Amino acid sequence: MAISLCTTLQLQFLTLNSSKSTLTSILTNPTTRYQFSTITMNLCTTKSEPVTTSSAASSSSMQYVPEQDSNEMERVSNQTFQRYTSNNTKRSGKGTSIVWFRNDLRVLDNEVLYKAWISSQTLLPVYCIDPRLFSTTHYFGFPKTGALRAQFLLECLADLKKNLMKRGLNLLIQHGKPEDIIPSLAKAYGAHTVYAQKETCSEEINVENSVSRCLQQVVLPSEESAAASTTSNSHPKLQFVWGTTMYHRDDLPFDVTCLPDVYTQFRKTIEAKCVVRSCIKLPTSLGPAPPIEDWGRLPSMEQLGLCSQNVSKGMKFVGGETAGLNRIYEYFWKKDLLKVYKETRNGMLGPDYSTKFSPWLASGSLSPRLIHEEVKRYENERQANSSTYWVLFELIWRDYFRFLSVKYGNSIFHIGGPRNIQHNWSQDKKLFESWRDGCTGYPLIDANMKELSTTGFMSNRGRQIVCSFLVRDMGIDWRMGAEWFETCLLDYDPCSNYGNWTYGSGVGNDPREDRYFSIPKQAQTYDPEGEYVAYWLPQLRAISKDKRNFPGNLYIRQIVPLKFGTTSRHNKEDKSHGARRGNDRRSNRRQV
Ligand SMILES: Cc1cc2nc3c(=O)[nH]c(=O)nc-3n(C[C@H](O)[C@H](O)[C@H](O)COP(=O)(O)OP(=O)(O)OC[C@H]3O[C@@H](n4cnc5c(N)ncnc54)[C@H](O)[C@@H]3O)c2cc1C
Ligand SMILES: Nc1ncnc2c1ncn2[C@@H]1O[C@H](COP(=O)(O)OP(=O)(O)OP(=O)(O)O)[C@@H](O)[C@H]1O
Repeated sequence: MAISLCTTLQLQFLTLNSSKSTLTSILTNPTTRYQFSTITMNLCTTKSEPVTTSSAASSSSMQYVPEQDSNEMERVSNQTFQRYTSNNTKRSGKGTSIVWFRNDLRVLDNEVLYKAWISSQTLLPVYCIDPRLFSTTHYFGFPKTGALRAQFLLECLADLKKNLMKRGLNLLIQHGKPEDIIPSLAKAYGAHTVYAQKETCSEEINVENSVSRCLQQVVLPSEESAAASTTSNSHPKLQFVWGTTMYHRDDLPFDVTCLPDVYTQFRKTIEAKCVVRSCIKLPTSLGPAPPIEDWGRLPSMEQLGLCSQNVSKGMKFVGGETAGLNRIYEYFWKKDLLKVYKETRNGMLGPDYSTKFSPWLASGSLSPRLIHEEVKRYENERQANSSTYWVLFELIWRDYFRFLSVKYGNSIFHIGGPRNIQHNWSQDKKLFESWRDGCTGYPLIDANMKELSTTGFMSNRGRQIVCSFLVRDMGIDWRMGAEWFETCLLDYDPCSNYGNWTYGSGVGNDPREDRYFSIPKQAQTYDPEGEYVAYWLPQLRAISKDKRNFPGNLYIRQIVPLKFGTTSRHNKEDKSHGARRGNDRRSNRRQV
């Protein structure tokens, strides 16, 4: 028996007291003045009795990722810390430096932390809870950070604090804008340098510029200036460190502004000409920290203006470096799944068809170089095959989108994308909301969208399918989809998110990529027994397996017809356009 459960999500949305055409013009022209109002929307999810099938993925109602208990998590993380720690490093600096933590919420292989430690005698680690992270998205006014990602972030911060304390430091948690907080801390503690990870998108760069400007107002006493070994200026320095990618930006064989526009060209060039750097190894003890009485507290969800959201179904990702390291251990070593990654990676149900590293990578709780080193260790100790390579292949996609954001700047967020493609997009609110809420009448779309709002995660396969459906079958402005993903995804990263959306919408930098995902074909290939859709839409479980993705009148009405083909699984066109597993992203066929 299925019980309907309505979770309410408070969304900032545009005032809808205007006619549809006014709304459309407001939305297309961000410079038009508009008012925000808070409306409450119901996202209807369905809570089922525990599902009883033989499939491990669907046999319990909620699965932790990683699944280890806290004792085992501690053991595994201590072991990994030992492996990536070195006590040979000598500290040579003077005075105090600050680590301004951003999307690098980890201790291991953190070059920012390393540089700050080595250049000082005392180190102050700080994280600023920036209210702008909890405002609204740029064009459509959705919450900038949804409740699930906010919860994940708080878990990351609690874990970072714990891991820093184990090493003789702590994490100062401050509420406010970095440009207000960092300079006043630099002044109060006489810090000669502030170290931070370099970001590449304009929102983050604007913050960097503001912090830099405000640090210029701080005058250091002469002692600290000497520690900074500066002769001319007596202001604290702001030192950025590159740290988000597997391949270091400085090692690219071309200037990033000349990045190849075709992924394969990029990948082949860097594979031939670059080497992934080894992880930075820090010593076990990083103290002392300055004497601070009140290290601050993590805010509650309510203080962030959000309602807590429990994950009752699907995957519950545990935030923090400890959990991220445990996921590597679980996926590579304990379950030995790395050797089959390439065959399973297009799955949709359960934790084990893919690595699930992305939420930790996006928050910086895991370093891609550490994953690289663990892949190499696995290849040495167990086996090397196309699957072990394929995880690195995917991480190169991640690097690629990061470097593209440097090359193309704000155009990755603009409607025409990097190529400035003109297209007549619709912003039909009813269609968009049916997609967002998982009520389109297409089980594969609805199941994926429900997974996203319930857990903050969706498989790569699902993301490509729902993106194609929104932009190609519904004709909706791709930025609405991208901003909704920005709200919901635990692994939200501006470069990967907007990069993939521009790709999927045909406005990306690679003109060869313009693909239509046929829903019947995708359902037949990736959910042939309807297990995935029946998990998220339990009312379909009563239907025979072959009809779950094609339920006809037994399910809600389809909100739009498909652009190509019918919903019949026996459709000829679908049969002739089979998707290749594994490397189909490289193909430029129009239908998959
Ligand atoms: C429309 C759309 C939006 C997306 N938005 C994001 C996003 O905001 N953040 C994000 O991290 N990924 C995004 N992706 C990429 C991809 O879907 C996720 O990285 C992947 O599903 C995460 O699951 P995993 O860690 O199990 O991946 P795996 O299959 O195990 O891959 C390993 C790692 O490779 C990287 N990777 C894999 N595929 C891609 C890709 N297409 N682009 C960039 N990196 C990739 C990720 O870091 C991932 O953790 C998006 C894809 C699409 C189609
Ligand atoms: N980290 C980020 N996450 C989401 N969106 C971002 C991020 N950084 C930048 N953006 C987007 O970048 C865009 C900047 O838009 P804005 O109108 O301020 O500048 P612009 O006029 O596009 O700048 P320019 O004309 O110089 O390219 C917005 O769409 C904003 O949402």
